[in-house]
Amino acid sequence: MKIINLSEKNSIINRYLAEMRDCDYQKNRLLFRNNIKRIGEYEAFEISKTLDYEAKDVTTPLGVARVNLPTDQVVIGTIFRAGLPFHEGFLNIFDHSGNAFVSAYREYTNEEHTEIGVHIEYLATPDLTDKTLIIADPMLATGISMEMGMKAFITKGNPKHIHVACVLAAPEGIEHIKNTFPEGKTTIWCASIDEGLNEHKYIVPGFGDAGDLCYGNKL
Ligand SMILES: O=P(O)(O)OC[C@H]1O[C@H](OP(=O)(O)OP(=O)(O)O)[C@H](O)[C@@H]1O
Ligand SMILES: O=c1cc[nH]c(=O)[nH]1
Ligand SMILES: [Mg+2]
Repeated sequence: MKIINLSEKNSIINRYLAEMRDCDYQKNRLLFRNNIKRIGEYEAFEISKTLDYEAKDVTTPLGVARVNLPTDQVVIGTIFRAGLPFHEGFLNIFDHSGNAFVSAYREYTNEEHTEIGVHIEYLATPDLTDKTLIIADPMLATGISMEMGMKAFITKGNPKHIHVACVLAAPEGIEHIKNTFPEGKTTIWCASIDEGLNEHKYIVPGFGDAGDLCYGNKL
């Protein structure tokens, strides 16, 4: 399975990540969401280079221009809540794409808060048959939300290719995707692969809780 870690090469993404990780900077939710959105735009641009293209003629006021245009039918499938600003970034670039949404939230299943279960409650998607599906969620921690989101999406059609797009990935989450997603038609994109998970299944050094940092605490 192809894994693309965008911070392997220096780029302005390093600045966005540094701001998102910084405890003081994090106090401004608008800036946090905006950096998720910008990383979504950047990843979308990189993913666009992997699509199939076909030459088409476009009539300008002065003549005819031959341009290569993508032929893939892209659907951006986003996992609520933290996926929302990420979705906006992808949609800024793939403005002709379809849009799919699934909700997922993690809940501790023991008193020590060391085990999690993931709940899916909402699904809205177009037909995904033969589509290029980008599943956008900024955090790939255990990978369970991504797996359950994908399984909910593919009840509505079998995509041609699945791009797993996140901002931060833990090695455990990447391993989980390798074991649960279709080999040969899945690509993982992230802006950084962090050290691992702490005992509460949070990515370290990470950001903290991305959904809360975007939108505030939930009960
Ligand atoms: O890889 P996992 O261990 O499943 O963790 C990743 C999930 O955790 C976060 O969602 P969370 O459950 O905190 O919901 P939220 O977006 O509403 O905050 C994040 O947005 C992912 O969906
Ligand atoms: O570190 C983590 C792990 C899961 N979800 C988050 O929001 N942050
Ligand atoms: Mg959360």
